[in-house]
Amino acid sequence: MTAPLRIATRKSALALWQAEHVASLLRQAHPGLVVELVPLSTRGDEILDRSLATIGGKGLFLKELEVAMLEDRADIAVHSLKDVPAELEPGFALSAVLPRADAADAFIANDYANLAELPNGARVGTSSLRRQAQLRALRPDLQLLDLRGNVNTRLAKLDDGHYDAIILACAGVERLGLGQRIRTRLASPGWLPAPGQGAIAVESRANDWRVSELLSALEDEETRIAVNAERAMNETLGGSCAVAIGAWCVVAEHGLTLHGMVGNAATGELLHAQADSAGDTPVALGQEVAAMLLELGAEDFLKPQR
Ligand SMILES: NCc1[nH]cc(CCC(=O)O)c1CC(=O)O
Repeated sequence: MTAPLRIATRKSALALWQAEHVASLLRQAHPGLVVELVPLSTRGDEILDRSLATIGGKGLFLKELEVAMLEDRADIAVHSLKDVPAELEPGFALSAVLPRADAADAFIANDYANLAELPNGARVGTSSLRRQAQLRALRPDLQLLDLRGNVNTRLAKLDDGHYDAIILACAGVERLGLGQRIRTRLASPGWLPAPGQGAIAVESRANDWRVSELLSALEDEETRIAVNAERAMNETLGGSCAVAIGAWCVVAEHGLTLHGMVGNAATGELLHAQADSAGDTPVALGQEVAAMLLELGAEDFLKPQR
């Protein structure tokens, strides 16, 4: 009998859904394999009173899960790819990237159907600098307010009247069965998501061949290609949650198209660039679009914005 496969996961409803999803795909792909969840608290979940951007959000949600893998209390960890820093800790690998869900952001409100309907000076909740910059660009009059916590907490704060509208990722809202709350999709290329948004990644110990082999059944090549381009752009720009960066890669038969954006959350200035792969690798395409953005003056927006 083979050993059970243990999945380290955060305890939020979305994290648990994603871990269960991976567990069920693994059971389907490998009949007889026993798969268990190991729910853990991470620093990122405990620090809810300060903005992630100010406490150095990088990898905050990963550390405890990685320690569990190092101490052999778990074999894999399931993450939202957009929360995974450009560079993993040594000894770990992203052994599978699953087929991407809707990568768009969602406009969510109880009384307004879309951004244009919001009255002058309306209160919109989002702590993401990327979302703030794009909101300011479209609607300089809006009052942008911090909003942290997991998806259910954020929706509850909207319903309690703290905000007129909030912005969330469609993927997270839909996974929790709350898709009916989405009033408008904020769709690319006019509005760009975070690099990797909507994709689930599975991390494991880089030298654990048994586990890598089991995970290979979950891999989606097209999603991996797209997120490699988006993440290469982000990495080249030194992106983190302290700057406003959006990326969206379209994979078509003739090649890839990568859309990139760097913005200023305070002023709503946005720089956009896009390029086709024309045979380049996804990483080279990401670097090319990053270089185009730097050429347009992105440097000024890449100092931490708070
Ligand atoms: N930053 C938290 C986070 N990480 C991943 C998702 C949504 C799921 C996804 O993008 O795959 C969310 C919530 C949100 O941004 O609304």
